[in-house]
Amino acid sequence: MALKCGIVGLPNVGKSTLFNCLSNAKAQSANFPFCTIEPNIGVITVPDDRLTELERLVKPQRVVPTTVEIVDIAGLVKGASKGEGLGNKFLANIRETDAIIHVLRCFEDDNITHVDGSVDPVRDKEVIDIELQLKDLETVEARLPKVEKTAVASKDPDSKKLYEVLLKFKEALLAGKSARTVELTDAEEKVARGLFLLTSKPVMYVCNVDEASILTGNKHVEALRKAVADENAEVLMIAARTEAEIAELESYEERQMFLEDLGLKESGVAKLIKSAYRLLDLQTYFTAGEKEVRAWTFPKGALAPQAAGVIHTDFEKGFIRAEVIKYDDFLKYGSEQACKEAGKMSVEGKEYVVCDGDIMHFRFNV
Ligand SMILES: Nc1ncnc2c1ncn2[C@@H]1O[C@H](COP(=O)(O)OP(=O)(O)OP(=O)(O)O)[C@@H](O)[C@H]1O
Ligand SMILES: [Mg+2]
Repeated sequence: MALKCGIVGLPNVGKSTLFNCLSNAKAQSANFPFCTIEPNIGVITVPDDRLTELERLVKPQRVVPTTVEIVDIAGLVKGASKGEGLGNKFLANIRETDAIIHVLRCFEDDNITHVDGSVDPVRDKEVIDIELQLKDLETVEARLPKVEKTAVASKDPDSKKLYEVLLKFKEALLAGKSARTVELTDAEEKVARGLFLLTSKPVMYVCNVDEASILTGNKHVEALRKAVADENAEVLMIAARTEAEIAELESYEERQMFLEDLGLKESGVAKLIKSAYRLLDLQTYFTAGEKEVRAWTFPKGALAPQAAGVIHTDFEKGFIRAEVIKYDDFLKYGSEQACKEAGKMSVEGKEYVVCDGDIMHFRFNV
């Protein structure tokens, strides 16, 4: 289950710089618009303090964190939906992602070109939103006539549902709203997913600020927060250039010291990855053996067999039962054996809803 987050925004706002903070792969970043053309792809590990604790207790041969894929996409400009800039290709890159990290320039720097001549993240956000909405409108309008026909002619309930969903999206998009603002029932949600609309992907906003604003924020961040207040989306603040410098440092201690000097406990990047995880409704369970302590990503609410399937499809198909220890119990008693003796290991069946932090052991046959 490789999850993909796409970094999206206007040209020259710091997308590649952010990407470089996130991944160790170096993307070309420079002070000119359209520096990035081919998307840069990086696999980043999800920081999780619980893994460190489990490692301390179990002393395994290796530790494997879970990962998220990050794609640094080229800058979008006005007219992208009509092929302006490098339009359609970028939009195709966005379509392949599971979530969008929308980077907004919130730093003043006369030496860094802004494609629209001034720093204004609220305007910039609208430019991007409109392009994505126009593209979605095109998708919706292309589908409507055919779906309408089958919905009327065959009385097929599925195409009728799809038809209704398309109409709802069309109305919202024409009103300048993103598809994600449309309220859908679970059944409608299901058919909507098949449309792969750009503006239905979950989004978070990253305000790229200068080093001086890293703790306090600035007027640009405030303006943006106000503008997106009703979206219920996360707004993060990151000084991308500074963090990119931190990411260059070799040792963990050095990086930690640099952060502390700035007054930060945690890097913006670590915060960002955690938010991305939340945004995608993902949780983590662990397997903890002497060979390997490992974190696994599963969709929130998954039943035990589905969660087992993340490791291997055979685990799901041949699922018999799961032995579960709660993370806090593991920490308290110190080992699987001790948990067992204390009666803290439960045996669960196919209906068990896996919880974040569970330490799992699956029994299955093939
Ligand atoms: N917080 C910041 N403060 C000051 N300068 C910054 C900041 N973040 C990035 N920059 C600078 O802005 C310039 C553009 O950054 P970057 O190449 O990351 O933009 P981009 O969004 O990837 O652009 P493109 O769309 O052209 O690929 C670089 O010179 C970078 O060093
Ligand atoms: Mg770039």
